[in-house]
Parts: sequence; structure tokens; C-alpha cells
Amino acid sequence: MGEGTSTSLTSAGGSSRSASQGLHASGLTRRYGSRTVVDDVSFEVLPGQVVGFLGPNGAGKSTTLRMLCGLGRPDAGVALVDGTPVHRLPNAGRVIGVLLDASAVHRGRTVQENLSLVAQTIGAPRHRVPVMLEAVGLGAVARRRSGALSLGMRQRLALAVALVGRPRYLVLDEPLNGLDTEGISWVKDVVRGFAADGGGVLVSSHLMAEVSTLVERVVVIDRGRIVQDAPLAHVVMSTETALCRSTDDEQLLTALLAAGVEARAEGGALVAHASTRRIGEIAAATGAVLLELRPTSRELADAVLALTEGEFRARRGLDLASWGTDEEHLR
Ligand SMILES: Nc1ncnc2c1ncn2[C@@H]1O[C@H](COP(=O)(O)OP(=O)(O)OP(=O)(O)O)[C@@H](O)[C@H]1O
Repeated sequence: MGEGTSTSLTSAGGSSRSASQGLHASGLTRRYGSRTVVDDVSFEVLPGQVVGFLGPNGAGKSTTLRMLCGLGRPDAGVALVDGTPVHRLPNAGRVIGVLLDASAVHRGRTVQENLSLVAQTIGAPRHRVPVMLEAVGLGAVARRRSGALSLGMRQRLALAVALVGRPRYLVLDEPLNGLDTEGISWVKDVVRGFAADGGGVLVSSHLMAEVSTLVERVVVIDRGRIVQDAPLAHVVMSTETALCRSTDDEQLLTALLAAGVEARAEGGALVAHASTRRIGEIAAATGAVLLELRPTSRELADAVLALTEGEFRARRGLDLASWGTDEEHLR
């Protein structure tokens, strides 16, 4: 693949894959004083995957991402990149593209200077700089001081920084913040294209609706511990609400209500607030023949809230609204 060609936004991922390939967090642990803020965290991001890293404020996402990129040393555990401990990589910037803090640019330097500095530091070819600036839509402001950029433009510059070395992996902390609708859709396309070319992406975001249209797997962290690591489809599958149809829905509805299950007829089926197992048992006891029984899906935000609810309950004064809505985060 030629450098600086029309494939400039794509990853350097290859088609052959060995068992050790991928980004692996293995038992990562970080303590601040007596507090363990990341506790024995393990998960992986394989080439070609886009994985969402989700959790409430203060859950330990950024701390984990920093360790994964080699920017923070764990107190225990190790971060592996294609089988090599990240801190042993001679030039991690060419392997992992990192967007951790879009405002971490030299505000007095121009957009072009900032990107050139990074390219020089990680040994990326000089011609990648103008190519990347054009690719992220900053070609026209290349000579503008970075401090004068809008938040959305800073995000684009940060993405250019992450991509300039044609890495195999991307680690993106809140890459959608500050972007308008077009910008969000553009970043998502970049991420999808990167993964389609064999790169692996780990992305953290509070914009659940956006995440749910981007990732194929979800890792949820709460109070420093992984509470879920599963395909998106599995995570959004509700364990509390199911849809069912039987040869006699009226009889089944009566039986469900009699058993104390909240249920209603809807669109030629029954929607019942119980597990599929419970509904199956009630149907069997009634002698109803089930034609269909499946869990319904729910919003990703609701699923993650359900997984991390204890945290919110524990924090007085901070209710579920502390997640905010997508709109609030976009403001
Ligand atoms: N340098 C530090 N010194 C002490 N505590 C820290 C430090 N950095 C982070 N923490 C604490 O570690 C915990 C995890 O923080 P972290 O930034 O990783 O969470 P997060 O999930 O990224 O949160 P957010 O969604 O708000 O960005 C928090 O309680 C935070 O206060």
C-alpha cells in the first residue's frame, strides 16, 4: 500500500493474522494512593474490529486507555500490541494512533507545525502531513494557530495526529465530542474504513446512540472493573422484556397477568416484562403452544445504565442524568 495516496486514511493492517495479534489489556491495574481506579482489567481488540469502551464518568476509561497506549505505567498487568508489551515497542506511535485529549496541542503553533512535529517524532514521512491535513478537512487552515481552532477543528487535528503514522490500531477517547452532525458521520466513516482495512479500533464515548451504530463489540467498565465484554447485539438484548406469540395469545396473556407478569398485546404479539425463561415456563404450565419467544432489544444507553446502575445509586446527588444525552454532549 503506497504512503500518502488515496488510501491515506486507512490503517496499515494486513490480511494475515496470528493468534497474538490485537491490542490486549491483560490484568491492567492502576492505583492512586490507596484507591484502585483500574482493577485487573482484561480485554482485547482484534484487527478489523471496532470496540466501544463505555462506562460512567470516573469509571477508569481514560486511565485504562493511557496504559493501553503505553502513556501510563500499570501497577500490575501488561498491555500487549500484537504480542509485544507496549512499553517495549521502539516506536509505539507508528503502531497505535492515539486520540486522548484533543486540546493537547501546542496552541501557539500552527496546525501544520503541530502535525509536522508529531510526524517527525514518530518518523512518519513528511509528505503525510499535507495529505493528512487535506484528508481531515484542515487543508485551508494549515497555517492558522492551533489555539484559534474550534473544538470540532481540534478534534479533526487530533485525528490527523492519530493517523499520520499509518498505525495498525487506533485508541480514541471521546473522538466525537465537539463535532457537528457532519463531523460525527465523517469520523465514523473514517473509523469504519480503518477497520475495514484491517485496523483495530478502541473507542470510548458518552454518545451512546452514535456508538451503537459504530461498534461491533462493547466493553463496559464500572468502578475500575469490567462488567461486560460482549457483542453489541448481545448487550442491547433485554433480559427483562420479551416478545412472544402463541396459538392462543388471549389465553397466554391471561396466564401471564395471573402470574404477576406485566404484559400487553401489541402488533399481533405479546410484549411481556419477564425473562424468556419465565414466559416459557408460564406458557408450558398453561399448555399454550409458543410460536415465537425472543428477548427484545433496548437502547445501548439503557443497557449500559443497567450494568452500571449501582454506581449511580451510590453517588448521591448524581442521578442517571449524569450520563447526559447525546444532544448535551454535542453542545
Ligand atoms: N492523576 C490522578 N490522580 C488521582 N486520581 C486520579 C488521577 N487520574 C484519574 N484519577 C481518578 O481515577 C478515576 C478514574 O478516572 P478516569 O479519568 O480514568 O475515568 P473515566 O472513566 O475516563 O472518566 P470520564 O468519563 O469522566 O472521562 C477517577 O476517580 C479519577 O478521579
